[in-house]
Amino acid sequence: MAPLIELDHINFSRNGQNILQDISWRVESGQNWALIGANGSGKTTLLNIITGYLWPSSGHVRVLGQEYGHVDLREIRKAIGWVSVSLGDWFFSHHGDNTVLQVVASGRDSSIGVPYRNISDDTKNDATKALEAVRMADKAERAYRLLSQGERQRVLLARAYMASFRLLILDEPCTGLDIPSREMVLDSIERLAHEGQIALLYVTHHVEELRNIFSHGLLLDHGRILQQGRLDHVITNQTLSDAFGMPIEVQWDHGRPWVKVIHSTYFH
Ligand SMILES: Nc1ncnc2c1ncn2[C@@H]1O[C@H](COP(=O)(O)OP(=O)(O)OP(=O)(O)O)[C@@H](O)[C@H]1O
Repeated sequence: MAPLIELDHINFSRNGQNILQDISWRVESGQNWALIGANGSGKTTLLNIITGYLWPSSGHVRVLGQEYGHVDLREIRKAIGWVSVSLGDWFFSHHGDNTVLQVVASGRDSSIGVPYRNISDDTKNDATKALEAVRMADKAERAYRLLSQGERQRVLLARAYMASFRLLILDEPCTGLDIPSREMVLDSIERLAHEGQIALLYVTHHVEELRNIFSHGLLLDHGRILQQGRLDHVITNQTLSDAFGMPIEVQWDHGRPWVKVIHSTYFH
C-alpha cells in the first residue's frame, strides 16, 4: 500500500524567509505520528502543505498515493480530518445552537455544514455510538455552545469517528485544558486510535500529551527536521533541549514522556 504521506525535499519560503527547508518524510498506514516543535518551527505550514492549502516552493508532495499537481485536492481533503480548537470555535459561532448529536452527525458526509433535520436513524445510531466512545452520550441533546472547551474537543473527535477519514490531524487538541480535561481528551483519542482505521497525526509542543499510541515522531526546529523516527529516538534530552533552546530532561513512564526544565538560566 502506498504511504499515506510522502514528502520529498520540500522547501517553502515567503518574503525571502525560508519557513521549511528540505523536509523529506513518509507516513505509512498503521503508524501514528507526533509532529513536535517550538512555536514558529513550521508545524502549521507543514500541515497546510499536506492538505494542499499551501504550495511548496520546491519538492514533491504525495498524499494517499496521489501526487499533488495531478489530483483533485477536494477528493483528497475528504479523506483527511483536521480537529483543532479553531474548528471548535467555528462550530461554536456558526452552529452553537445545534445539539451535540447534530454536530456529530454532520461528520457523516465530512461536510462543514450541520444537517439541522432529517438525520437518518442509521446516522443517529452511529452518532450516539461515537458519543459513547468519547463519554459524551449523556450530553447528546445539549446545545453545542453550552459545552466546556474539553467537551467540545471530544465532540469534534466523535464527529471525526463518523467520517471515513484515512488520516486525522489532531492540531493541539489539548490547548487551554486543565489536567482532567486533557486526560479525557487523550482517552478519547486513544479509543479512536484503537477502534478506528485512521492514522493519527498529533501536533503539539507539549510532549507529555503523547501517550504510547504514538509510534513515531517528527521534530521540527526552525523549519528543518531535527529528528524523525521512533518516538523514543525523537524525544530525548538532547533533541528537546536543542529544539526548545533550553536544558530539558525527559522521563518516560509507561511509554509516555514527561519533561522537566533543568534550570532556569534561559531567561536571565
Ligand atoms: N505567509 C507567511 N509569510 C511570512 N511568514 C510566515 C507565513 N506563514 C508563516 N510564517 C512564519 O513561518 C514560521 C512558521 O510558522 P508556523 O505557523 O508554521 O509555525 P508553528 O510551528 O505552527 O507555530 P505555533 O506552534 O506557534 O503554531 C513562523 O516564523 C511564521 O511567522
